[in-house]
Amino acid sequence: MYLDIGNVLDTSPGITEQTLDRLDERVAIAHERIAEGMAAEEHGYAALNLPETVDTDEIRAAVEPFGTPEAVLTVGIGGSALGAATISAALADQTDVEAHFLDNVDPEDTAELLESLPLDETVVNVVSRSGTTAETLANFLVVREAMADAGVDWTDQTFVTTGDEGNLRNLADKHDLPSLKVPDGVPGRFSALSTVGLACAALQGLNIEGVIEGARSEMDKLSGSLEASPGYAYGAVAYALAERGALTNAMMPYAESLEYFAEWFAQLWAESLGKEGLGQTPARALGATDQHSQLQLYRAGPRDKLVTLVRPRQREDIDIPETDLEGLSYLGGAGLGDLLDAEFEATEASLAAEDRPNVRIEIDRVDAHGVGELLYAMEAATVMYGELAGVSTFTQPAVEWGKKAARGLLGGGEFQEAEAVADKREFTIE
Ligand SMILES: O=P(O)(O)OC[C@H]1O[C@H](O)[C@H](O)[C@@H](O)[C@@H]1O
Repeated sequence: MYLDIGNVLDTSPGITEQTLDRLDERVAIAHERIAEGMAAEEHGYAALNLPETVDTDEIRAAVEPFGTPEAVLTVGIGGSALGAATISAALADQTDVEAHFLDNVDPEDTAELLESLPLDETVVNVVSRSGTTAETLANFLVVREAMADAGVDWTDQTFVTTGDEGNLRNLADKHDLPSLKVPDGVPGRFSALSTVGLACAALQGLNIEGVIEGARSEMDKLSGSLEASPGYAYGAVAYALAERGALTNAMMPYAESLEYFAEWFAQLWAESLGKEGLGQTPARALGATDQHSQLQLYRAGPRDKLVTLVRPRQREDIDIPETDLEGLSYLGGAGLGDLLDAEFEATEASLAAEDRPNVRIEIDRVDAHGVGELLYAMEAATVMYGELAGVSTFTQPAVEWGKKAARGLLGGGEFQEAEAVADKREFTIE
């Protein structure tokens, strides 16, 4: 992965080269702490070991009984869906096996999806680290019934990834379902490079080994200097900018196949760093589409943003046909990819011309290696940011609060959080 931070130097907000030197000293200290955590396989830090600890042969063997299905339906939410979705979307051009995701409990959407799927040719990939998440288990119960209604034996077509305990583990044991274990010490949002994120890709026959090789290449760059590690450098620079008022980070890939990557990043960044009044709000954008909607704000709105532009250096192109239409002849002879690249550089320059901080992230191609690099580097960035900010990167108490309140409301136990729902203040206008 290549990182270019030239456009955060002396912007507004921005950092100077002297700041970067001071930051480098702090990165060295933070790296020592991270390396210690990795060596001791501490909760959270253990995720950065995944390129070494994940067993791709084990994942391949576990999904082998399913052969080549027509489709894979992943049922999960948050970290149990977004990593898999990112990898599948990035590599979609390399498989005929469709990937679908049920990561919400919208009844209309679920009904539509289930009607459209060839259920007798679909593998259901149920993923929950805790094995207790209400949305995931409710969706699975609905899918299971739809399969039974379609005359399909769901136990033949269900694959489970979960922890050692919990409802989902009990279900897998009871029906002797093929399953994988979520590795210890790896929080959901950091699990893309584990069984959690890779099972779906393996069911699709995708190159999971390549993803891990890409991640490995970024792991090898972790060191005590931000100048050697794109992941650390990105985290450190984003942190320094947030300290100076860049409280939003607009993640803007210039590739449709990386749209899910921005979504995955949003969870990673928000849930890990949004603590104790600190954090940086991730915004999701897509180039070039959002140049025509959000860019106005990024260039001329409040000076409270970092824009992160992501692109592959090479991509398959489609020629734009020559035309004699007046004013459009300049397009002929170029490719759609050339146009997208020109838009990328124009956006970068337009932000820089207004002294708006922006960072360029590039990978060679959107392929297994490239997506592995991106996933790992952003995880390393998140951990580095968390160390510098002094927050507990690997917890999510605010999310747990809402989970308990919802469970309480549904009669799933006594939770004092649910009582707070009755305290809602109303000021209704119709
Ligand atoms: O994998 P699960 O245990 O089902 O959890 C799914 C998601 O649940 C919660 O919302 C957590 O805050 C997320 O970090 C997690 O990814």
